[in-house]
Amino acid sequence: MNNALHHAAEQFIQTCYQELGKPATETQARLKEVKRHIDRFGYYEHTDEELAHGAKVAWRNANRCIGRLFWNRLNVIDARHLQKEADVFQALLNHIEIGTNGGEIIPTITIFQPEINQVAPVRIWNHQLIRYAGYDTPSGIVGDPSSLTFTRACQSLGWRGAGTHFDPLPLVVQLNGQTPRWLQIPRELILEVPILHPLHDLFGELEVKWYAVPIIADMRLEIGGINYPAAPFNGWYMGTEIGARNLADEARYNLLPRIAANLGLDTRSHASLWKDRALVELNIAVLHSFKRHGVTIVDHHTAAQQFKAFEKNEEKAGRDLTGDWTWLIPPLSPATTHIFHRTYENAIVSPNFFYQQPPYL
Ligand code: HEM
Ligand SMILES: N/C(=N/c1cccc(CO[C@@H]2CCNC2)c1)c1cccs1
Repeated sequence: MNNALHHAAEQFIQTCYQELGKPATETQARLKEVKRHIDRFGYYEHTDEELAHGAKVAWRNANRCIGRLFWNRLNVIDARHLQKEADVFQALLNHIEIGTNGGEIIPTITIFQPEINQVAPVRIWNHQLIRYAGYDTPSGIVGDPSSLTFTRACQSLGWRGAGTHFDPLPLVVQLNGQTPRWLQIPRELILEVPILHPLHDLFGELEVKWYAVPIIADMRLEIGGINYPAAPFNGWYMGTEIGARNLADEARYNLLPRIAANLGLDTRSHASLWKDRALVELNIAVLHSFKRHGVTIVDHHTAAQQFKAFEKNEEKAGRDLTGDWTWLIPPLSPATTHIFHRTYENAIVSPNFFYQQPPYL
């Protein structure tokens, strides 16, 4: 165990200090200190600088992320010293406020204390800090079907939702494997965007909206062999995530048939491409609505161009680019982007973000 940690730590410190332009004497001194600490305690602590750079590099190494051009501008909040539930909740509310920034979204990560000897001191049960509940009712599913299991977990902890299609779920935090606690996010902290098409009525009497800021809360951040099981991070949305998946998938909000009907499309034959027409109009509505409400969003063409710039920067920096083509191509018109027409090596490089077992399953 310690040998693997020694090696991972050494790799990280070498790369980190070289990228930060530190003199070899400082790197050697730090390596010695880290080795000694691991030998004595079985782990080591990152400096503020190592933590911040490590988090940025984890983003840079996220193979499935099309938004990596801005990796070096990540806002890193160090919350490793927080021990009490109330402080952890406060830090999460603080993250929502800082990341939202009134709509001018600031990519931010809040890093809570690391796992020590396989014990996770802080676990966040949410997939995203802000997400809508899903309910199984006699007349079908209400809300987001993706949230069914987590919503049930929240209800078993005593939470009750209003029962609408768009009920923000509570924050659920678990300290040192104890009973998890939940907290409803104050409504004024949740920025939402009503989705409307600039020209057509797509939804009839159904009022459709989506939350402004995606904040992934259930991935593990690994830096130099140290694991951070609670490190929520946000960026801004790419429009297709909302328009081509969250509101479009049959297993999500499944709005394409309703849109096609409202547009008077012929849904009797696939060949009318009614699904494709409904999809394009829905994605136009998403981009238009976010822009109209001054909330940062990127269309998939611009995002692909930004990713191309990222590819060039990595080439210039002499780093091998890694990526997961299957996720990098957008779900709408993928072949209209350069990404579709080239390949990427899907090698896993550390620091990085990883899936972890949901604590409530
Ligand atoms: C700044 C704007 C950003 C945009 C537009 C963006 C866009 C995306 C998109 C579209 C995906 C695929 C998601 C899906 O298909 O469900 C993705 C994946 C991912 N992004 Fe980014 N991203 C951004 C910022 C960030 C930041 C700040 C981080 C972390 C610090 C990050 C880490 C990741 C990771 C780890 C994945 C893979 C998630 C998984 O495997 O489930 N991204 N990103
Ligand atoms: N735009 C984004 N999109 C995502 C980034 C990472 C993950 C996800 C959601 O992934 C889910 C799990 C598998 N597909 C949906 C969405 C960001 C979220 C946080 C920072 S940027």
